[in-house]
Order: sequence, then structure tokens, then C-alpha cells
Amino acid sequence: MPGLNARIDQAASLHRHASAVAQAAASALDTYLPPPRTDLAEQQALAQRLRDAAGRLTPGWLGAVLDEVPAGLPLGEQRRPEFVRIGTAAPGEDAQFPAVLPLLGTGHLTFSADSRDPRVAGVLRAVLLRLLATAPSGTLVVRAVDAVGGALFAPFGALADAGLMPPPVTDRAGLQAVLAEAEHWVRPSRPEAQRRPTARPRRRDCTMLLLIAALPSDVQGAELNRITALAQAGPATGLHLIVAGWPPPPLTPDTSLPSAQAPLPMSTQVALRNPYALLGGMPFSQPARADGPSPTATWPGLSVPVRLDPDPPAELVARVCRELAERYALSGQVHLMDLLPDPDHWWAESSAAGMSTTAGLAGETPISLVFADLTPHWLVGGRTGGGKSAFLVNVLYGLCTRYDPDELALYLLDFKPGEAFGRFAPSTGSEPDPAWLPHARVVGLDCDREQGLAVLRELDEELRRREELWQELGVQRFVQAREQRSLPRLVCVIDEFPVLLTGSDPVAAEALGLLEAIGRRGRAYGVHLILCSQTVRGIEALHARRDSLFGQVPVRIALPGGGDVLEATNDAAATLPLGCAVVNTAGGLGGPRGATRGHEKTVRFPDPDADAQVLAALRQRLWQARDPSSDPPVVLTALTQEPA
Ligand SMILES: Nc1ncnc2c1ncn2[C@@H]1O[C@H](COP(=O)(O)OP(=O)(O)OP(=O)(O)O)[C@@H](O)[C@H]1O
Repeated sequence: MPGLNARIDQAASLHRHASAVAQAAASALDTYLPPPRTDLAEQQALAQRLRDAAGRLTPGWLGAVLDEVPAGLPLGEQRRPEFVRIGTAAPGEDAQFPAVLPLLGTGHLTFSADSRDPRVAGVLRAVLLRLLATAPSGTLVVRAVDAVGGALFAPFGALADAGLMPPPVTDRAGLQAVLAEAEHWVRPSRPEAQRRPTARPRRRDCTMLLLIAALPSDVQGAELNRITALAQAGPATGLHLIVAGWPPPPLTPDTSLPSAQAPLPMSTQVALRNPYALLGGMPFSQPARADGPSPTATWPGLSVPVRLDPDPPAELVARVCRELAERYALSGQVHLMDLLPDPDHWWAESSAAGMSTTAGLAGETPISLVFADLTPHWLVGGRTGGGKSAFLVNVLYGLCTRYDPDELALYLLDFKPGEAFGRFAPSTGSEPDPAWLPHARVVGLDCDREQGLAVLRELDEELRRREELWQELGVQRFVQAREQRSLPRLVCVIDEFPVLLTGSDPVAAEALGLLEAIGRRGRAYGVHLILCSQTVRGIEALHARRDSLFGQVPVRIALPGGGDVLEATNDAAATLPLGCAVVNTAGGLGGPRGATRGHEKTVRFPDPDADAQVLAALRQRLWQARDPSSDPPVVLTALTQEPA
């Protein structure tokens, strides 16, 4: 078989030759840079014109060099950002200009590598930051996919906490859910009102950005086709895509096959080379003139090397996101009625398993806080004038409209002058008003420490009674006792509770012991505390016993100036404006800086006194609904104290 062997040898040699040629071609392509223009002066003049044009197309955040952003650069422009900078085009050392692309309102953007390439990760964060910082508040709806763990978006965590951008999805199921949401967005049959991401910005002003940093490894052809279809339909309906790792590698094991996926329709394509990137494709689907050629056919890409923008500084991303979150929180007015149940459903809830009420809104999402076995007590902090009374009044009306007086009873103590709780008792002043809050058993106004102590003793006594009852019934938890007996949950609100614990006298010692006992045992017996103060530091009686009291209080609410109810390292409340609160259900723990915090939200809440008429009607309606045989609350003031 000498002839056959010779032919095999020849074929092998041809194969080796071919693969060597292919390898050489690949490395030549990797290092290939388009030849620079030889006419230097002309090139520099052109670069100057391009720099000027880029400056006009990408003002402010859209084109700024992100590690040199001036401190006062304003956030949130009036218009949707259309062009965005992705890097620096560098045809020659002296002829550089910003590489700027049309995106929102026009088309899409793809990168040939996914976010595992650090250059792609950096530019994705830079582009996202530019767009978020520029878009009018709440008008850019971002959905992110990052199947290599989601860390890419961690610095944007404050947006998730505020309800502006949910955490990225990281697997195939998440990708499918996000695609379904985008399909819903582009569906033409849906009435405009339903397309609103929030009630505030008008839908036609809103844009959805679907940012895929890395596709899941088990992605299927069906999902890739859905992405292509979305790209086709998107720009006309305000949906735009940034996809890193497109086209994806072939789905078959035979990796010698080229990808079956074509470039995304209407996309600018960034091809990663080493160390530069090249821009290709064009996002315009329509020729400039009806009878003209398609721009895609006439302009194959920018044949200059582009250095992609680096990762923006982490502190800059965190600062911008925090400011955007706060701005968004403030941008919509909340009303007391937004926190209350529908008037047809007042007094409709059972407190057997726990009680919840809406504390405020994060974005447009109502955020509930709960009194239950795991979250039995709350601690509220805020400076004078920080909105503590407003927050508490909202919470109390929220609870008292959901639960009737057989489900909930209140003990309200205020150790400072002020009328915050006075509204819950009959008023005997110049304009007497007999109405009271039917749930209120005790209302203490500017009361003194002995009066406060007496109320704590009463609650302790109630705990003892319930303890005996539980033994008799053979149960251990409130919810079990409620199966056999009708009993309200008790909530004791103490504003400026450190007054009780001031000094090292017997009142302070007894009050602390009682608070600790209620803190420890209250959860089993349906007795709950809301402790409020301007500060929770430096309370003498708590020295060395801080954890024995606050350790029982997992729900922390920080109002402006009240950040010390959170962990010392948690600065979420550092720059809160009036009307906003950080609500944390993990004892004030923050977690890694910038990470998404499921247990912590920034909410905005209303000033209940802003609408006096609504408040008066609310008060009347609750009072009218009371059991006519019920008694008004016991009112404690420093004046009602018997002389010694
Ligand atoms: N959500 C809000 N939006 C706008 N203004 C508010 C809001 N909440 C409270 N305010 C206003 O802020 C001021 C202080 O509020 P509030 O009395 O609730 O604070 P506070 O923390 O209880 O103060 P203090 O401890 O001195 O009693 C009031 O004039 C109130 O009308």
C-alpha cells in the first residue's frame, strides 16, 4: 500500500500546513491595527472636530472622564440620554477622540466577550453609570443579567434597596424571567398605562435597558432567539439591549463551528482585540433618506482602534447610586392614605400570627414592617425634627386601621413636651374634641419617669397573667393561645425612652429590668415595644447591658440623624433627607458596602399633618367605629401626678 501511505502523509502535511496558516492568520488578526493615516495635520484636525462633536453629543456624565468627574456635576438631566461614550478612539498618539455611540432611542450595543474580560466589566459599569446619572429620575428601568455571579453590579446596590433597579439575575431561570418582562414591555397590545414601570414618569418617557453582562452557560437556542427578537422589536418601544458575549459560542459541542448567531439587529458591535477594541455594525435600521442605501451597507464600522473606558471608581458609583436613590425616594409625594388599607377593609385583619403595616414606599413599592415572633420589637432613631413623631403617627394609624381594638391595644408614652400622641386622647383644650383612638389604653404626654415605670409594671403584670394562661391552655406561642382565646396584641410606644433610664437611681434600674423582661418574653405573649430616641448612645444604665436590651430588637428604623440605631459600620442613613427612613430588619447590620441588602430599604413616608382634613376624618371614623361601652384611654401628664 505504498501509494495509500504516501497520500496519507501528503494529506497530513497539508493539514499541518493549513493549521499553521490559520494560526498565523489568527495571531496576525489579533495584532492587526488599521494602518494610520499618513497626513498627520489632517488627522489631528479631524480628531479635533470629532472631539467637539462628541462633546456636544455627550454632555455631562455621558462623556465625562469618570475618574476626574467634578464634584458638582448635576445628576438627572431633562432629556433621555441618547449618545454615550464607551472609550477613546486612538488612530494615532496625537489624534485621539472619544468613541461615542448612539444607544437609547436608537439601537443596541454588543461586546464580543462577556464580563469575565475585565475590560468589558469596566466599560459596562461605566456605561451604566453614565446612563443612570443622566436619565431623569425614575425614567430608566434597568434589568441586569450576570451569570458569572452578579458581583459586577454590586456597587449599584443602593439602587436595588430603593426599588430602582432589582438585583441582577444570575441563572437561566432568571434570564427567562427578565426576557419575559422585556417581551411584556414591547408587546404592542398592552395599554399604555400598564407599561408604566412606576406611576410617576409617563411611560412614553421611560426606557428599559436590558443589560446582559454574561449569559448563563446552559442558555438555549430558544433564549438566544428571544434576545434577537427583542433586539428587532425593542428600539421602537423603548427597549434597548447591551449584551456582552455576543454572538455567544456555538451551543453544539463541536467548537470548530462558527456561532449560529448573527450580530444583533440594530446593534453597534464592539469586537475585543488585544489590547484594543474595534467598533463595527451600525444601530440604524433605517437609511437617512427613504431612497438612500442602508447605512449598514455603506459604513462597515469605525476602522480605528478604541481603548474602552476603564472601571469607574467604586466610591463614585456608590455616591451616585446613593444620591439617585435618595432623589428618587423624594421625587414622589406620599400621602397618609397610601399607607392605609382600602377603607372597605379597615379592621379586617387578624393579629393572631403577627401584625404588619406599611412603613413607607421604596420607589412605588409599599414596604411593610411586621410585629411577629422574629421581629417582636422596633427601635427608632432620629434627631429632633427628624420626623419621628410623623413616622410613629403613620405607623399607629396604619396598625389601627388594619386591626380592631380586640386585636390590638396601645400604650403610648412620650417623655417630652409635644402633642404627637395628644391626638389619640380626648382633647379638653380651647377646642374640645371628645374623640379618642379606640385602641389606646394609656396615652402619656410629657409624662414623668414614675408614670412610665407604672406602665411598664402593668405590662409586666400582663405578661405574668398571659404566662399563667398559656400554662393553663397548654400552649407556648401567642398564635396557639389565640386558637382558644380572644386576646389583643399589645404595643407599647415609648418616645425618648432614655429618659426612663437616666441616672443610676432605682427607677432607672427597675425600668431597665422591665424593658429587658418585655424584650425577652414579649414575643411569646404578643407584647411588643417601639422604642424611640434621638440617640441610643451614652445611656448610662445601658452600660454593659446594651445587648441585653437592643439584642431583642431586630427591627431598626433610622430617620435623619438617627443612624446610631444601625450598626456602627452601616452608613445607610448618613445623608437621609427629611421624610425618608432606612428600615432594617437585621438588627441594623449593613453587610458588604454596595451589596444588595434584602433586609434593608430606604423608604419615604408622609407628614401625616400635611392633610389636616384627611387626618380629622380618619380620627372621627375610628372613634365612631368603637364599641360604645369602651372607655377612653388613661391620660398621663406630668400634671396628673399625685403630689407626693
Ligand atoms: N415626611 C415628611 N415630609 C415633610 N415634612 C415632614 C415629614 N415628616 C415630618 N415633617 C415635618 O418635620 C417637622 C418635624 O417632624 P416631627 O415632629 O415628626 O419630628 P420629631 O423627630 O418628632 O421631632 P421632635 O423629636 O423634636 O419632636 C414637622 O414640622 C413636620 O411637619
